[in-house]
Amino acid sequence: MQDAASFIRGLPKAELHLHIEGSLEPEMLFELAAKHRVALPYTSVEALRDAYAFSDLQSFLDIYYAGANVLRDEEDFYALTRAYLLHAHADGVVHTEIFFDPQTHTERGIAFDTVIRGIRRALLEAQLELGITHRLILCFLRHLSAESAMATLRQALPYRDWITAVGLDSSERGHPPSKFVTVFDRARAEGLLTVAHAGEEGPPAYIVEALDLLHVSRIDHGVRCLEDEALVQRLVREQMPLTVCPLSNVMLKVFARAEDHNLRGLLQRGLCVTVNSDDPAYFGGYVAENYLAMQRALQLTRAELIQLARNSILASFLHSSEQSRHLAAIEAYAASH
Ligand code: HPA
Ligand SMILES: [Zn+2]
Repeated sequence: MQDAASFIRGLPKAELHLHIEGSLEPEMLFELAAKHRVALPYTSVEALRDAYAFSDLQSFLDIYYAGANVLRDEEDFYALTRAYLLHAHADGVVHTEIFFDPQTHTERGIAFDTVIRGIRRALLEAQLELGITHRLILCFLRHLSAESAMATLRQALPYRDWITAVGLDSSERGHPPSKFVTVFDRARAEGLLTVAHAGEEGPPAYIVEALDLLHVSRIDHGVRCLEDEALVQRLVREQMPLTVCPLSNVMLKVFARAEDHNLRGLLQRGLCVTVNSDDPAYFGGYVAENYLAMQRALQLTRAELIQLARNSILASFLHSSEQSRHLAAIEAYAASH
C-alpha cells in the first residue's frame, strides 16, 4: 500500500459524527476570548491543551461546555464552521453531517438564530468553494430536561428546512433515550430524521431504546453493542450504521489504548461501521487521523479502509443518486491507488 496517511487522505469519505463546538481549536478559543473580553483560567494555548487529559465523558464535557462560552456572535459560529470544513476538505471529506448543540448557547443568552445562521453560511460557502455537501443535525443535551429539549425544537421549527435530523448528546449514563420520546415523536412528525448517542458509556439497553423508542436512523458510537449478542444480530440484519469515533473512545477511556479498540470486531461481525472524529480539537485529530490511528493500531487492510469509506457514504443522509456517485468515486480511487 502507498503510504497509509496519503492513501487515507485521498480516499473520498463522509463524516457523520462531528460536534461543531468540538472543533474549536485552542488558538481560536483564545482569539475569541480576547475579542469578547472573556477571562480564561489558562495562561496560554499550551496550558489549555495540557488540560485536555480526560478521565471519562463527563470530565471532557465540563471543559467542552466551558470552551463554547467564547462563541458569541454569528461571525464566531461562521469562523468555527469554516475552519472545520477546511480541515475536513484536506482529509478527503466530500460530505459532512454536523451536530450543533443549541442549548449550549441559548442557555447563556445567545439567540438560536445567531448560532444557526453562522454555521449555515459557512456550510453553503464550502459547498460552492470546496464542493463539500452537508446536512445539519440539531442535538438535544440529554442532561437537561425533556421540556427544555421540546422548547429547543420549537425554536428550531422556523428553520425546519435547514435541519435534516435531531440527535441526542451529552452525559449518557442516567439519561436514557426513553426520557426524550415525546420530543423525538414531535421531531419525526415534523419530517425530521433521528439519531442518538448510545452505547458509548451507557449500556447496550440504551441502544435498544434508541432503536425502539426514538426510531433512529443511526446509532452514534454504539461500541458497547458487542456486549449483547441479540442486539448485534439485529444491528447487522437492519444494517443500522454505527458512527464510531476511535480517538474519542481512547481519550475518554472507553478503551484503554487504540490497540484495544473493537473496530475490527465490529467490522468482522458485518456491522455498518463508520469512522469519525467527534470533537477533533479536543481528541487529537480530524477524521483522517482517526482512520490512521486505527490502521496503525489494528493493522487495518486497504480493503477495510475502503469498506469504512463506503459505509460512510451508505450511512449518510444523501439521496441514493448522490450516494452512487460517491461510491463510484471510491471504487475509482481504489482501482487507481
Ligand atoms: O462523545 C460525546 N458524547 C456525548 N456528548 C458529546 N458532546 C460532544 N461529544 C460528545
Ligand atoms: Zn459525539
